[in-house]
Amino acid sequence: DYTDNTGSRWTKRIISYNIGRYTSDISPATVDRLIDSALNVWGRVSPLTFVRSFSREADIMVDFAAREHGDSYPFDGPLGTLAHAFGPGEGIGGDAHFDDDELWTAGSHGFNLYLVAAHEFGHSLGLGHSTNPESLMYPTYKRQNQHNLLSREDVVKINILYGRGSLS
Ligand SMILES: CC(C)C[C@H](CC(=O)NO)C(=O)N[C@H]1Cc2cn(c3ccccc23)CCCCCCNC1=O
Ligand SMILES: [Zn+2]
Repeated sequence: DYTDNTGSRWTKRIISYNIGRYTSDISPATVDRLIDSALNVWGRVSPLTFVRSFSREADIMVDFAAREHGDSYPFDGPLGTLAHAFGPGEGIGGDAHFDDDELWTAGSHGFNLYLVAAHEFGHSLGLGHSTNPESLMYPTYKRQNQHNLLSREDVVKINILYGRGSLS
């Protein structure tokens, strides 16, 4: 789920991100790598570039948290909702939260952080959910190959918001 700041988009091409609280399931270095890779799923098909910032004022704040965690959308414990993100905007806009009551993984045991983060960052950039099960923005988790996550629909939608990238 996500708050649908309908029609919102970033009005800049360089988007900053920061990682606040980590999960204990995966090493911080691996979390950093997976988050960077998940952002670049979108960076490759748009003019956007993502830069790591160590400020709390970064556009996209990434946090792992459980249950009540300071926004109006408390997580629900193991399973259920895995993560949520907010559409572009100041403050909590763009932020992505991952439920730390889930088992997060870089592989296939548990929920794959790269796949979930790529979905959440779609919201952080202004995309809503898709009814097409092939789309990365489909609202239920599906283990899929880590190459070529984006459906044609996902690429069209991000290009409507930001124009095309070197690979789209
Ligand atoms: C797309 C994903 C990365 C993020 C979405 C949330 C989202 O859209 N974030 O932006 C998510 O977590 N979807 C649930 C949807 C869901 C599936 N079930 C549920 C049972 C209860 C509550 C929710 C669910 C059935 C049981 C499986 C539960 C574990 C997997 N959960 C899901 O797939
Ligand atoms: Zn979603």
